[in-house]
Amino acid sequence: MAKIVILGSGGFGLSLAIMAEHCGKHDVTVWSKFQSEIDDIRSHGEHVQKLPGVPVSESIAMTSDISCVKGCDMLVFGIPSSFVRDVAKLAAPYVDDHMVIVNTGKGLEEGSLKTLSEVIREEIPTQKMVVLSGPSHAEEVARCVPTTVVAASENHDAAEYVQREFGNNFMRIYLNDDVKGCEIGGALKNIIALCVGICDGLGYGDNTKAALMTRGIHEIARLGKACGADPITFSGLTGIGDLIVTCTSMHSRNRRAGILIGQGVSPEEAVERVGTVEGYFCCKAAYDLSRRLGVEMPITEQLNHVLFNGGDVRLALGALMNRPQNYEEI
Ligand SMILES: NC(=O)C1=CN([C@@H]2O[C@H](COP(=O)(O)OP(=O)(O)OC[C@H]3O[C@@H](n4cnc5c(N)ncnc54)[C@H](O)[C@@H]3O)[C@@H](O)[C@H]2O)C=CC1
Ligand SMILES: O=C(CO)COP(=O)(O)O
Repeated sequence: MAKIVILGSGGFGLSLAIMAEHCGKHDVTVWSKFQSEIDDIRSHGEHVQKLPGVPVSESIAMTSDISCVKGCDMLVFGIPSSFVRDVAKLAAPYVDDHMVIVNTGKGLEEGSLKTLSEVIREEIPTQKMVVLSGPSHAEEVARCVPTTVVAASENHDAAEYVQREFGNNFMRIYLNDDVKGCEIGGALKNIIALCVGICDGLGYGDNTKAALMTRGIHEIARLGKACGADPITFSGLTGIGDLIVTCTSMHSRNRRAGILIGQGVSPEEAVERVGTVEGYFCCKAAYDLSRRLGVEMPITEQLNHVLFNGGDVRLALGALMNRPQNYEEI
């Protein structure tokens, strides 16, 4: 039996807790910064806003006391990117060397432009960092819909530990040692999902979406390569796999926010209405990173213009369509 602490009682943190509980072999505790969120979950028996209709068993312990981290075997971050550093700081005093630390958040830190596992490692120096990522909507993980993800780590034993302890009939976990590639793929696919949503909102068709997805993964891979990732990683579950699930599903908050923007709602209001829209924050960070590294990312550049400079969505698409015609770079 592993003692697992999950930081974050939002959709993904809870879905992992429910799934770990189904394995029947773990002692699972979920931490939230907000006691009111825990009280709501307990009084309704479910998280009404994030995972309606999915029961949260009383056997999953819930607390707002961060000292719950002490003595666990596996510490899982299920925290939106903007708050990861603060939560890592809170948890750090209770972490010891034997713990495996897992990041499931998808984003880049604004300003530093670091991946989230890099942010966590700055606050919690560890040799046992694992990134768990891939096509895995919380709404389906929590309902035991068969799902495949990747445990990525430079530490093979730590990745294998996560594979063994979290893997079950519904969750198949592959290993990968390209941590950078897996994290960049997971973070940047949200940018493309926002763009696909915008096309849906504008009433454009499947051709446009296929174009965005295909050219989108290429520009993500280009940035990843410049950061030292293996370009082949972007053909895998954390790259094209997660891009597909996010761009094609109405579970995706990035896609749903994009639809609102395409229908004429301002980006700020769309994010306000939908909730956690990681692509909104990641777009700015990815654009800054592309400029710092001199990597061409036309889709990200146009979305950045729409989100932060009041750019018009139709003109942004026009700018993409009217770029100089060229060979297909793959
Ligand atoms: N929902 C999904 O299907 C998946 C989400 N992820 C990633 O997991 C991360 C978390 O996403 P979700 O659980 O979906 O978010 P969510 O929107 O469902 O929940 C957000 C949670 O963050 C916590 N929170 C809010 N403000 C905070 C603060 N200042 N300090 C600490 N905690 C705070 C709250 O407990 C809140 O419930 C994101 O990076 C997301 O991209 C990854 C895979 C799938
Ligand atoms: O990352 C996800 C699925 O793998 C969830 O996507 P959204 O954050 O767009 O809901």
